[in-house]
Amino acid sequence: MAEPLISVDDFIAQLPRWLTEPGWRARDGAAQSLPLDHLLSRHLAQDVIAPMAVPAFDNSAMDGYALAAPEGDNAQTARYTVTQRIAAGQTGQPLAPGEAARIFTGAPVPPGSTHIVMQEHAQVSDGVLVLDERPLYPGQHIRRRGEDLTQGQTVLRAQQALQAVDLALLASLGLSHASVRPRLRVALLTTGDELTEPGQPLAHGGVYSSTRHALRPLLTAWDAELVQVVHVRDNFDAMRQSLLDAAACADLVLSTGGVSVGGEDHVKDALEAVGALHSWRVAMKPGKPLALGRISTAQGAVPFIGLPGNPVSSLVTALLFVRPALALLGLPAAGLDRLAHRPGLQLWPQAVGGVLAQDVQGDLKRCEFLRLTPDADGRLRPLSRQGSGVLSSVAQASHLIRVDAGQTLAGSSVQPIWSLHELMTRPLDLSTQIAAGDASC
Ligand SMILES: Nc1nc2c(c(=O)[nH]1)N[C@H]1C(S)=C(S)[C@@H](COP(=O)(O)OP(=O)(O)OC[C@H]3O[C@@H](n4cnc5c(N)ncnc54)[C@H](O)[C@@H]3O)O[C@H]1N2
Ligand code: MOO
Repeated sequence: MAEPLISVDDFIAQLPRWLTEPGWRARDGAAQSLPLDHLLSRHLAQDVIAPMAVPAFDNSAMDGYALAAPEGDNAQTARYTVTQRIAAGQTGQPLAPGEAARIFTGAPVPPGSTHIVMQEHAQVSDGVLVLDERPLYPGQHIRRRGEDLTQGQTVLRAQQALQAVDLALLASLGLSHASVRPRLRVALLTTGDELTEPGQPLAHGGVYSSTRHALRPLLTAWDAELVQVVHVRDNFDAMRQSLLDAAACADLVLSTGGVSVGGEDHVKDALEAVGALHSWRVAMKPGKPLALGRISTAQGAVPFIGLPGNPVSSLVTALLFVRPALALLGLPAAGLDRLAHRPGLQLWPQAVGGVLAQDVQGDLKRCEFLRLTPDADGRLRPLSRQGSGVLSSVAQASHLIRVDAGQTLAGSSVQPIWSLHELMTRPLDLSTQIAAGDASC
């Protein structure tokens, strides 16, 4: 008789405690200061506070003329004499009422300026500005000091993973470096005597080893480093020794395959021999034989996640569970301890709303995670082949949807969906939840 299945919600709710059970070995390593070009996907070790205002000075949003409208006069009909020319990077002289400056986009607005007029809406005749009849509004086309960022504001939060635009934001503040936490070290064990490396001839019954080539870039995108990849023979002793070796050099050990019930599936037994197995049957499709446990070492316990062998199952379970596991394990130990016991901690990905093109029916027994693709009108439909060996269904999909056991989601309804691009390119961001609960994490 098979052991009972645990629900996906129970599995993810238990994840923080399983990963950090008493005696676990927290990752070590100090925060490091890295230059901008090495910061993508890295997690900030501390808040970034703006050292200056951006923009640093009032400046012109247009090529044109800065006016100093005389008080009480109609700004549009007043007479202006052009007295100076200010290019970006230059500093002009104060304008007296009735004066104007030729000015270019980004140039500092001279003191006394009340309006900027686009050059398309003005002409200069004998040094005097002739404006067209367009009404003027005070402060038009003037970009104010600090309208983007004010000095002293928190711009980026500790434990936030840096995206491309964040690097530009840091640069806009004149910051060439930021302090980030160390990368988590991950070891990956692949199993399956049938697996063959790409580039090698394929014997009958052989299968090309594919999953790890997706896992490496995924781990990098999630701010982890794959420090060891080992292919392990389908043999209990080999698996047992490989688990110990992996735990010696990694903060998290992953494996693919060998977690089901077949006679050649040794991962669970080997794990129990060197540590503990907390769970290995989850009521989800794909991904039912998903194992979670620990490997005991003299320095403490190292968390272990055994991904099912079918490539779609490996990748979907990695997106849903390895991603949050890395987000948690990367936190400083004290903060993680507090977060792990916080009720309501949200580890599912952030959903957006998507309109379904048709009714979507789930599996009767397991919670299903279906791959969706958009129709020409932007409505989403499940790809027709959802088998856990159909890797192309992940490559072709834009979104993932959760359908609970026995549930039918109506066509045309708006449903929460997850962007595969987001899942694959960004770490799970816990910074907001950390900031909401405890600023010192
Ligand atoms: N009697 C039962 N059989 C199976 C059950 C079950 O409940 N009872 N569960 C099925 C489900 S669901 C899954 S998922 C698979 C997962 O089993 P394993 O994790 O033990 O995976 P393997 O048997 O080692 O491999 C499955 C499949 O995937 C291929 N594979 C494995 N690794 C890779 C890789 N790195 N790259 C590409 N392909 C890989 C492997 O060749 C197999 O074809 O078990 C079902 N069976
Ligand atoms: O869980 Mo398996 O991943 O359904 O094929």
